[in-house]
Amino acid sequence: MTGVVVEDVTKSFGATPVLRGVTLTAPPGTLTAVLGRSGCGKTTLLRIVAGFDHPDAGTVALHGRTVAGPGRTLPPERRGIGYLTQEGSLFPHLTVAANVLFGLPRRERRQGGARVAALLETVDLAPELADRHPHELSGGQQQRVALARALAPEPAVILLDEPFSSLDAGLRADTQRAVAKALAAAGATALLVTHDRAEALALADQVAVMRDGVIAQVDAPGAIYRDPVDPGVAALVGDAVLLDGRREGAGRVACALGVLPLRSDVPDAGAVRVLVRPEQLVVGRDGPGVPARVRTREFRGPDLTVELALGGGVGDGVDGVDGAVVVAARLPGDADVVPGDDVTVSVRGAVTAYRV
Ligand SMILES: Nc1ncnc2c1ncn2[C@@H]1O[C@H](COP(=O)(O)OP(=O)(O)OP(=O)(O)O)[C@@H](O)[C@H]1O
Repeated sequence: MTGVVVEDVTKSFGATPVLRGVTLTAPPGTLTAVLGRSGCGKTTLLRIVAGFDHPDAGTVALHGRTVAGPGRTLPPERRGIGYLTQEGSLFPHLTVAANVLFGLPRRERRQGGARVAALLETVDLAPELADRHPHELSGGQQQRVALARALAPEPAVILLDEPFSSLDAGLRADTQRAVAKALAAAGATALLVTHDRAEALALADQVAVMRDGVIAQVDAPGAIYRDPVDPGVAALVGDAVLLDGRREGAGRVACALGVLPLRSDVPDAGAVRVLVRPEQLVVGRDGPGVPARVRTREFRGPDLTVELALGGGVGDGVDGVDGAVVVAARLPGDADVVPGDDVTVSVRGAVTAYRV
């Protein structure tokens, strides 16, 4: 098997287990985002793939070659990897060109001018930046230089540890696009560690959700958003409305939002947890669905988020919150609703239920 293959890797620091049996395959030439909350073990996994840390058990293979496993450890410099950190870690005293040149194998450095120019173009940096020093660049430009340097030796595998997290929102989107394009052009197998779900969903070919030192689910971005394996993964990959419910006949579930169709049926036994995405909620004045009262409104430009108190207490003169189930809905930015409005809420499309 080519690509990056991690099998049953465990790692503890002292008595604290950090990786509890991580298994993950990143197909060749694709970008896999490892998404998880802070402290779940993402960086540790990346460092083990790179060879900066060693697994207690399990194996790592890069393009068919075992680089870590029982009785076998290949040092980082012989693994054919590039590593890009949050800070990029450029040499401050070297120009952009010299920084990138440093990434080339020693024997190619003397004749490296054309290659440096090509690498800068790959990461979407203007040629005139070649003579600047890192402090004369924006954070996003610095990250692109660092990526150009990491790509210089043409690594088969590139490891990216939160490379965009220190960039402000405007720079981040541009830099993400440039990096994704450069990685695709390089054809490297990439592992991107991030806690930013929007970044993971936008950039990756597959998203691996990591939780408590294990991979909870690996899937294409659309699939993992639509069909998360459990409510925890659902909430990690997107905003989630999670409600208590029970099955109500074949393929249907009853909850505070009414009786709703299921994407796939659940066994007819006991309570379930119902997942609805905020964009599935349709808010009207006298439409179908259940009554609700608008509790809060948060304007975000193209859209806005409202908190709705469902059912109980609505219309009885109190503020509709006590004892009511509260859900968040996403509406178009020009939606004409304000706190205190009485509305109706229905659900567009089918929902997912999990047995509890
Ligand atoms: N060298 C080390 N010695 C002891 N504990 C460590 C070491 N490296 C990491 N840890 C611990 O292992 C856990 C996982 O750390 P890791 O950096 O892998 O998480 P992460 O998911 O990358 O988090 P973040 O997004 O905050 O970087 C943390 O509790 C951390 O404190």
